[in-house]
This record gives sequence, structure tokens and C-alpha cells, in this order.
Amino acid sequence: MPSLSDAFKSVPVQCKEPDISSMDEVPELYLWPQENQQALEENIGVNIPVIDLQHGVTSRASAGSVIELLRAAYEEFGVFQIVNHGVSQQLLERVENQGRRLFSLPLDQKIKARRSPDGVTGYGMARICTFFDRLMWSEGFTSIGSPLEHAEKLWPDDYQDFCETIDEYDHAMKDLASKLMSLILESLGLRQRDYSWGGDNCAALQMNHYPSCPRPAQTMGMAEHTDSTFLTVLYQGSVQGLQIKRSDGMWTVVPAIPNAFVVNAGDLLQVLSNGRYKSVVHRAVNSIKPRLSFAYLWGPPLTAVIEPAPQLVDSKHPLLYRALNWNEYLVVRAKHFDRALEFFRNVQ
Ligand SMILES: C=C1C[C@]23C[C@@]1(O)CC[C@H]2[C@@]12CCC[C@@](C)(C(=O)O1)[C@H]2[C@@H]3C(=O)O
Ligand SMILES: O=C(O)CCC(=O)C(=O)O
Ligand SMILES: [Fe+2]
Repeated sequence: MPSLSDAFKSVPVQCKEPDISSMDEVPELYLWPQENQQALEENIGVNIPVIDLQHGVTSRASAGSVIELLRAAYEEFGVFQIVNHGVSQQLLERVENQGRRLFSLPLDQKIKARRSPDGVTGYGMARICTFFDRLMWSEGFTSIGSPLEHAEKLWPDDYQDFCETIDEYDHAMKDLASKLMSLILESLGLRQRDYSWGGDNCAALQMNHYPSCPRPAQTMGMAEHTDSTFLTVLYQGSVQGLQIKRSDGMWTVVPAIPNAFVVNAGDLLQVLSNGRYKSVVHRAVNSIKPRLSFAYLWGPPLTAVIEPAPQLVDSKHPLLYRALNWNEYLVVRAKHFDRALEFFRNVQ
């Protein structure tokens, strides 16, 4: 049985982990072309819906049911935010504190928990770094289930708080992600019982740190990408940085709302919905302020067959993708990155 950690074995990567937290100058390799960096002040918050999971209210003038709001948000943007989601503010604060604690360790300590070249979990740059010729102004830590193996290396005598907090957060995210998936299926007119795959859904928690940056207009925190998931639940704290690319190619800021989560549509949802909900292209930009984000990347059991729902295929909506599973998708993506979905296009 493959695990999420196996998908990258065929394409090992060796990323360096320079100590960007202590740099007051930005080295050449971190400077990205200017066209990437248009400031988008005028686009801040362009109607990206905020859904109140208990009441269905939104930031838009017109309120509606959660399902209608979700459908509209995913058709238009591939993203929405949620409030009143049931995850306590206290847990979010604890997770942020543990993130701060981890990333403020000296680099020689962090690299004791370094991600292996063919692995997924541990400390290092986001795996997509190999697809770009510039470096990203960020560092990350990925866990799948318990982070114990790495936490013991980071804090040999004091890893318990970290593990307990991450375990608790992982459980809260697991529940929230499956609730969101039920709502998403309902919004597509699909029956929950057809999507209970048998076996546990897989997920990874990606903690990101974007250190204070002396030239934020010229650097990139995390380069543009889609997530390979069904959905990603992102907590971005109080410092803004996430941007999404709209269908007209314009970048739009996703405002940081206290205690809200951002819910991105991922590539597997694009497949399952036969292209009706497109995975959202997004990136994170830097600022003078240090920023943390926590992405819970959630998908099906690794070998479950994912294919466009038959109810969403008809003469006006031809079958766009052939059946795949998350494992084979990740293997193709590890090699071909943003072109991976093309390999699963249905050819008539
Ligand atoms: C479940 C996963 C999604 C991810 C690859 C991974 O196996 C674990 C890390 C995830 C992450 C987080 C940052 C962005 C991303 C594109 C990356 O490089 O690593 C995603 C991967 C993905 O969505 O494919
Ligand atoms: O930091 C952010 O806002 C985005 C992070 C992200 O896209 C990811 O971890 O996949
Ligand atoms: Fe992402």
C-alpha cells in the first residue's frame, strides 16, 4: 500500500536551506522578475466570498444558503473563506505559537529534521522550489499524521507540546475537511454515499514561514501553483500574503480575516467535478512583517479511483479526464508539476 511519503521517491530533490531569517540583504537568486509582482491594491478582497458555516451569511450584499454560496464561489474563484467553522481560536493560537517556536530555532537545529531528498515530511523549502530558477523567501515543515519523528530531533527534551498541538489540529482539520467535502458534493448534486471510498482519506499539514523581507516587492514567498488535493484548508493568521489568479489572469489578494480559513479547490476536485470547479492557482507574497501559514492538504485514500462524476458528464459537458488515483497523480506531478493534469486528459 503506497503512502503519501512514497510519491516523490521517483523524483528526489535536493533543496538548500539558506538562513534567510538572518539576512538583511536579499541575494540576487531571490529576486523575481518584476511582472510577477504587480501590486494589486485595487483588487484587495474582490468579492471572494466569506461563508458563515452556521448561518450562510456572506461578505456579499446578497445572503444565501451555504450550498448556493459555496457553488457560486467555486464556479467563479475556486476559493472561499469560512467563519464560524467550529475550530477554536485557542487552538489556532496554539498552532501559531508552535509554528513560531519551530521556525525561530537556529538553522542548524532545524536541519536536523530536514526532509530527505526522496521524502515528503520534515523541514525544508516547499517541494515546488525545483521548478523555478529563483529561490522563494520562505521555509516550511511538512507532517503527515504525527510529527513525532521530526519533533524529537528538533527538541530532544521538549517535543510533547508540539506533537500534542499538531495532533489536535490534525484531528480538527480532518473533521472540518470532510464536512466541507460533504457540502461540496451536495453543491455538485452528488450523493455523499457514492464517495465514501472505504479507507482513510489522506492529508498533509504544511507549515509555512515567510520571514520578514527587506525587499518584498521583488521576492516571492511561494511561487504560483495549484494544490493536488480535493481541497486545502489554509489558516493565514493576521498577516496578508495569499493571492489567487482569477480566470482573467489578474492576481487578487485574499484578505486575512481573524480566525477564518481559506478553502482552496484542488486538482482532484477539478477531475471529480469534470472541470466544473477548477483548482485555484495561488501564490504567497512576502512583506516586511514575518508571516506564518498552515495549509491542510486533504485528499482521498491514495489508491481510491477518482474520476469525473457520471452525473456531470453529458453532451454539453464531455468527459474531460480519465480515472486516476492520488498516488499516480502525485508521481506525475513530481515530474511535470503544473502540466500534470494534461497527462490525464481524456482523449476521444
Ligand atoms: C499531500 C501533498 C500535497 C503537496 C505534496 C504533498 O505530498 C505534501 C506537500 C504538499 C505541498 C505543500 C506546498 C505546496 C505544494 C504544491 C508542495 O510543493 O508541497 C503541495 C503539494 C501538492 O499539492 O501537490
Ligand atoms: O502561505 C500561503 O498563503 C499559501 C501556502 C500554500 O499555498 C501551500 O502551502 O500550499
Ligand atoms: Fe498551495
